Formats: sequence, C-alpha cells, structure tokens
Amino acid sequence: MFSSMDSNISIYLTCIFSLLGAIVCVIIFAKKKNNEKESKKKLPPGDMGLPWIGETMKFYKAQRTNKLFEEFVQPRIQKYGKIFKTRLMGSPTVVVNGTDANQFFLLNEFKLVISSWSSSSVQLMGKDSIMEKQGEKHRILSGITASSLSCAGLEAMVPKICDSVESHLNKFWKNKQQISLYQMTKILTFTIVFECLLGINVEPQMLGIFERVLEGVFAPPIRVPGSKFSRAKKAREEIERVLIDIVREKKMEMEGGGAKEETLFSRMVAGMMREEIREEEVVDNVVLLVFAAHDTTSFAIAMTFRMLAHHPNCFSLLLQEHADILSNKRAGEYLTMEDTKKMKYTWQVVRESMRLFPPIFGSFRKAIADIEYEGFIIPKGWKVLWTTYATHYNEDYFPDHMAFDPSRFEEPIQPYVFLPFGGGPRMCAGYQLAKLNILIFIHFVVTRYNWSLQYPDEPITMDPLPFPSHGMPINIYPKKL
Ligand code: HEM
Repeated sequence: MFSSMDSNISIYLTCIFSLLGAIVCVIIFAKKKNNEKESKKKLPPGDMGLPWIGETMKFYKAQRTNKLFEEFVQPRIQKYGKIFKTRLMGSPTVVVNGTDANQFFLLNEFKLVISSWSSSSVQLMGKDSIMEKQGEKHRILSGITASSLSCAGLEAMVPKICDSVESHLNKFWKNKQQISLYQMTKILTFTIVFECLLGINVEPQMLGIFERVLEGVFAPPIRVPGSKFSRAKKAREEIERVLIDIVREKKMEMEGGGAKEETLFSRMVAGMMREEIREEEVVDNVVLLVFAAHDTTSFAIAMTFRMLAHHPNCFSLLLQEHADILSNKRAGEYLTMEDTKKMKYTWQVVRESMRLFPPIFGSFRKAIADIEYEGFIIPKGWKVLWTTYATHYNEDYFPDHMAFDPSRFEEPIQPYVFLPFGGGPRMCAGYQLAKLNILIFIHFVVTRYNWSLQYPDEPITMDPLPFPSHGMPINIYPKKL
C-alpha cells in the first residue's frame, strides 16, 4: 500500500516540477523574445563624431565642393546601410535614403516629423512664414498660396511672365555680348515673383536688400558688427519696413473698393482683413516666397543651359520644339498656357538637369515622437535628413545614372524617386510657377539668341544651395528674326 502511495507522490511531484520547469522555460523564452525585440529597437548604426560638432566639418567640406553624395552620404551608406546616424551642427541626425524612406518621412509631416530650419533661416524668413507653420495654420496659408499657384491662377500669369521676360531681355541682354546667366535669372525670378505672382512693383533698391537677407539665411546666427548674419538682419529690418507700408497701402486700397485684380498678395491681404492671418504673416510669407523661388529657379535654368551646351543633339531637338511653337505665332504674339504644354521635350531636359543637379539637396525634419523605422528607433527631438541624391543617383531607378539622358522622362517616374520639388504636405508650392518661368525663359532665349558657355566646366559650389562659382557667364549673339 505504502509503496503504491510513494509512487503516486513521486508521480505527483514529477508533474509539479515538470509544470514549474515548463513555466520557467516559458518565462525565460518570453523574456528572451522581449529582449530580442528590445534590442532590435536600436539606434541606427553610424558615427556621432566629436561632441557637439559631430561630423559637421566633413559634411560642410563635401557640400562646399558639391560632393555631398559622393563624399558624405554614399561612403556611409556603404559602411552602415541606407539609414545611418551622425551629428550635424550640434544635432543628432539620422540620414535616410531611398524611395520608401522618402515616402515615409515626407508623408508623416506633422504626424511624426516637422520641418526643421536653422535659427538664422527662421530669424530672417520670419517665424510666421509657411515653412514654420504646422497643422491648421499651414493649411490656411497653403490654401491661399495654392489658389494663386493652381493651374487656373497660373494661366492668367502666362502673358505677364512673357512680358517680364521680354522686358528683362530688352533691359539686360540687348546690345551685350556677355552676360552672367545665373545673375540675370536671379533678377528675372525676383521680378516674376514680385510683379507676376504678388502684383507688387519692384523698386530699384529692393533686389539688393533682398539679396543681403538671403546671404545670411544659412550663416551662423552671430550678430556681431560686419558678420553676414548681422548684415542680413539689418536688411531684413529694412525690407520689413518697406513691406509693411506696401501691405497697409494695399489694405486701404481694398477697403476703398479698389484693387480689382486678384493676386497672391491681395489674397493674403484679404485673409488679413478677415482676420485669418496677421500682418506679420503677410510680410514673412512675401519674404519666404522670394527666398524659395530665387536661387532654386536660377540654378535649374543655369544647369539646363549647361547641359544643353554639353549635349548638342539634345539642344537640336529642343530648338526644333520651340521653332515649331514659334511658327504658329504671329510676330510679337505671346505664348499661351497651351504653348507651354507643347514644350514636352524641353521639360524632360529641365527635369533631367534637375535630377543631376538638384537645386535643393534635401531637407531636415525633426522627430516629434520616438519613431520606429526599419527596426531602428529615431528618438524624439533627433533630426532626420532626406536627400534627393539617394534616389536621383541610384542605378535601380536611373541606369547609367551619371549620363545625361532626357528620354528617361518620356515615361512617368515611380513616386518618391524624382524629388527636386520635395513631396508630401510640404511639397513645393511654387512648382507650377517655376515650371512656367523656366519654360518661357528658355523659349525666349533659344529663339532669339545664339549663345555659348564661357567656362564649359565651371565648378559648382554649395553654400548650402548650389550655384555656378563664376555666375555662369555666357556669350550671346542675337539671332536675325
Ligand atoms: C526650380 C525651382 C524650385 C525648386 C527646385 C523648389 C524646391 C522646393 C522643395 C524641395 C521644397 C520642399 C522643402 C522641404 O521639404 O522642406 C520647396 C518648398 C517650397 N517652395 Fe519651392 N522650389 C522651387 C521654386 C519655387 C517657387 C518659384 C516658389 C514660389 C514662388 C516656391 C515656393 C515654395 C514654398 C512656399 C515652399 C514651402 C512649402 C511648405 O512648407 O509648405 N518654390 N520647394
């Protein structure tokens, strides 16, 4: 009897110990799994460099010679993969590369990330410009901007742009044998933004003051006499006084029932009268629009002409497109929106030039929450940098990627691969205006002038936006019309 009881107890104990063992195993296994999961949520690989300064100097050095991708981004992609960490200008930063990353971070604007500009840019553009706005405020401002920059708004602008280009050529190109293409297109873009988009007459001194503001946008925010930033801040105060007077004049004119013509400026002032936006917001957004359009459009034009000079076959095809459009016009008749839609090959050439020479290399965002992406964690407060190069210079999307081949754009390009104008809620508001400005300018120049580059291989510098280091001087010879 005892022996059968003993054997029952021992079976009982064996069962209990086995059960306990199983529970311990399950706990250990679950803990291990959890630890594995936790350890997977690690920071991306990379080198944070020296305290505070991090890898800023290496970044600037690569940027200055327009080799940001070749000398900074690509070697790190090879070493660490498409997502890597670094430290730039005092901020821990994760550089993300590729279509999926572009889509993820650009579409998650306002939800996981917000745009992040340097302190100098914010002080000079103003904290009330669209680039600093989030959520509802951003929606109101982009609504006002979009109403003028939509296709319907732009159609009315085409003859005005033609007029501005014609006056520009008469004033700055006529009887000249040489001009600086980059400088000239800056003047023209400035005039187009002010006169065609905003409906504000350009006073002679305004461009100079604006250029001084723009020179300080990426300089260190040190306000000591003689510094770039200090000069820029003074210029900003000067331009602010001029713009406040213009805003108040416009408001009085509109209150008195004048100002029939709707421009982006009158829409902003109307928004101010409805108390949707404040006077400071109107001023800051005028400054921002000039900044956003100025160096970008001029660089896109300059690089298009450079590529055309290097690829005479492409130039012949482009010239034919403009000769065909011109042959259907009466003497002196301006282009229409329909004509610009016929400039398909020209737009391919411009896009291919912007693929190789993007006017904006990418932009910084700031994480507003801890972000889990591709098995890594990007802590709240860290910066995220997406770049155009990572997809523009990728063999998978653009085979023989350094070759200039406008035919790549005959077929639609997969989303988030070609991003000279960015994407998501912060996609360039002036994309269509830039397109018209560039196409119409090319039409006038190639149908009226023969031209050649003075320095076919002029170096490109970045500070931090790219520009041809000698201003791209060209020789010009008027065509006999
Ligand atoms: C070739 C010429 C241009 C290029 C390559 C370009 C490129 C860009 C890019 C990449 C962004 C997005 C920046 C980001 O994601 O943080 C942007 C934003 C913007 N662009 Fe352009 N741009 C050009 C011309 C213009 C013009 C002509 C205007 C208007 C006059 C303009 C107005 C804006 C504005 C207002 C934003 C800010 C949008 C926002 O924050 O919601 N751009 N541009």
